[in-house]
Amino acid sequence: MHTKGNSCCCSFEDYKLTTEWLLNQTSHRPKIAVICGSGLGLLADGATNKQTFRYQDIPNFPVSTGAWSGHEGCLVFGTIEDTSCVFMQGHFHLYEGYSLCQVTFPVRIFKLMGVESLLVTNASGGICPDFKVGDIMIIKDHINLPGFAGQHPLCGPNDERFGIRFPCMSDAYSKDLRRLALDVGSELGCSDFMREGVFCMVSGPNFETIAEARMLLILGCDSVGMSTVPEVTVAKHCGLRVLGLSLITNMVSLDYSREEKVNHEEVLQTSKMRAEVLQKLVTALICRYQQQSINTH
Ligand SMILES: O=P(O)(O)O[C@H]1O[C@H](CO)[C@@H](O)[C@H]1O
Ligand SMILES: Nc1nc2[nH]cnc2c(=O)[nH]1
Repeated sequence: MHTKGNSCCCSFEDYKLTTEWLLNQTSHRPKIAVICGSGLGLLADGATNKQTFRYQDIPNFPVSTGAWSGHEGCLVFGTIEDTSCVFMQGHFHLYEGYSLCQVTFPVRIFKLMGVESLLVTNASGGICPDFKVGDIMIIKDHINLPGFAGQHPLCGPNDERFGIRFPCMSDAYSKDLRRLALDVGSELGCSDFMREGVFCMVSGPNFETIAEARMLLILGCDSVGMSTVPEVTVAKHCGLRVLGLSLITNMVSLDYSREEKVNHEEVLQTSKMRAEVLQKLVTALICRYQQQSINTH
């Protein structure tokens, strides 16, 4: 796998080879894929009958740059109730030096393996002044800032076997899955800290300047992070249903007089604090998804 300019140079055969390798190695046939955001690797803990593959052992899979901690850098297959799932413990970011083709590579593998829905989680900075650290924001929509500058995972020749040249993104996040997340959140007593909002992706790796944060607020962003949008774009392109949950790990400074400085340790600390709740939410969502067997996008 190699990359030319900002376009994908991964052939259909590359995707097929990885898919076939995985299908030969596991009897799991996942219907739901979960991307675990920073510090959220334990979302897979609710699954049973697990089978784990290290990214470096999977042909063509991007290999960790070492930016992750703990046991991340693994693809975990497992079952929640009767639903077969696959979890990505650790995901890839532009700021690590991966191309967008590499960042989104796993999503197309999931599609070819038969996955129907993608549940993506991340850590983000809160911009909406009503938000609090620890809130879980159901992503209603996104702003693809790197995409505006031509850093877009669908740039380059379009492979019609995955999707059309000009995909619609106005309904990238499934209304049904968003409603289900709200319902399940409320049943679990999470309503007080569950929100809905617009997520904005920036490339990172620096956190925002105050002027940038103020610009994002004016643009209508409720939270900002450095991942998710490429994966969701590629998922929508190939017809996967998407649910996005963004954990507000810190509040972004909008005020020059604010003394606190955001740092990655704070992000990981909040993820750790909320990981168990998120894991229960994700597990319950997957159980309910199966029961309701949602058929609409
Ligand atoms: O990996 P996710 O969950 O997106 O985490 C977010 O938090 C990290 C920065 O602290 C960045 O990786 C950013 O994208
Ligand atoms: N860009 C950005 N990404 C984050 N990920 C977690 N918190 C933040 C933040 O404040 N800004």
